Amino acid sequence: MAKETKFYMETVQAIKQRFEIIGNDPKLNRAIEKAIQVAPTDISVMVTGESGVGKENIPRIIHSLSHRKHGKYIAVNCGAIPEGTIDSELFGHEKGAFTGATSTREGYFEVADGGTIFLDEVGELPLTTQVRLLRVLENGEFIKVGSSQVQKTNVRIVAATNVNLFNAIEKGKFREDLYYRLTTVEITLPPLRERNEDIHLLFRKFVADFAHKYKMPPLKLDDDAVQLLQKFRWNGNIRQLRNVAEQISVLETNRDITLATLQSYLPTEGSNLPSVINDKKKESDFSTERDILYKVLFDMKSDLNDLKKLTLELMKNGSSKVQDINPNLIQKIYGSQENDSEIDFEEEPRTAVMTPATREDNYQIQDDNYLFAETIEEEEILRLEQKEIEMIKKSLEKNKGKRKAAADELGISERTLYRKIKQFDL
Ligand SMILES: Nc1ncnc2c1ncn2[C@@H]1O[C@H](COP(=O)(O)OP(=O)(O)OP(=O)(O)O)[C@@H](O)[C@H]1O
Repeated sequence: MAKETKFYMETVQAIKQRFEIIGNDPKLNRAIEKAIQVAPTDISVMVTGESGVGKENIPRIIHSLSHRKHGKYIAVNCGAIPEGTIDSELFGHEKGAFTGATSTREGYFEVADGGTIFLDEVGELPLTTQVRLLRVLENGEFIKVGSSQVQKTNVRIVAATNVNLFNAIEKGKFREDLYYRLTTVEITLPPLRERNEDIHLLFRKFVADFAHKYKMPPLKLDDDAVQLLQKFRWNGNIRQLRNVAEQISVLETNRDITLATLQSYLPTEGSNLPSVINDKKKESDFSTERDILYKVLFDMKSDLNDLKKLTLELMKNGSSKVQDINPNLIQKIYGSQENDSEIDFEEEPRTAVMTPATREDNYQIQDDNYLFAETIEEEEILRLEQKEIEMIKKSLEKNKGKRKAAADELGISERTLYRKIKQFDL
């Protein structure tokens, strides 16, 4: 082995230990090696790879091996920040820039001066934000929202995406000049199914961690189960593998795991299993009555959230303003009310109000009623949440992990779906 290569390999192993990165796959090692090589420079890096492959490790490595290591490292999930606030989050705002801007606020680019910002899911940035970002990349300049004063910052940007940004460029959703600015070097992480040797290694590490965490003896897979583990497609990559490891660790009392047991924890439909092709349910996964019911519940929950948002704004801004700034939301919730084009927000809500009984009255009974009502509500919420998780998983599987298609099918925005994936760790 050439001296230089040996040096890099030793460093790669040390970095893996330091960042608790499991695996020995050559493509993984090459990705880490590239991160080590670019770290001392200020070269812009784009990390690519499917969701859940561990892209976040790369910017952490780059930052900690760079001259910026004593500066701030900020990881920003561009897909998880609402469009309306992203400019202010990234670049800050002046007092009074918009309703609710009660004081001047520093954005991440100001806070991270001298450090590194990791822009995860960079393809989700709105076009207006992309223009601001391009300016920072070109000359380190930015302007706070609501200000006219140009400020300077010295931040290294590492970006990541799990979608093909060329498609977004073609559709006019991502600026080509920004893409090239962000991608001097591309570091690609392989999907788990291409890291055959690493799958069992990772699984063993996760079950050992969970055994420790839940104070249980570790699980052991028999040979057939190991084979299935390695053949499975793992569309959700390491995140999915870890979830499965956790579920089995918690739920299986018999710690010797057979093929059948493992299989019962893996989705059987869709694209995860290469050998099982299910033709029967191709048309629609939401065709059974039960699924339609869940879909209705899911829609109801989404409407409820919209209503909550409207009510909050109503309290803050008064009725006329709410109607002006939320025409789409109002249309979505109330539909086209032809005879009733103006919705009277001042009207008393027609909801039943539970009046608390006086203490002299049947205090105990009333109190129990409240408790009962609260318990039911909590259970309902949990059950609904479980259904929501099921539906999201199902839709993602059906659409081969494509969030846009899954969001369309579920009738929610891609941004909401993204947040739910993070919230439920799917
Ligand atoms: N090599 C590894 N060894 C151990 N754990 C890992 C490894 N790579 C990733 N993980 C774990 O897998 C999970 C998913 O990783 P991460 O969030 O970095 O994925 P990602 O590629 O950024 O996904 P997304 O595109 O959805 O943001 C994390 O909990 C991370 O700690």
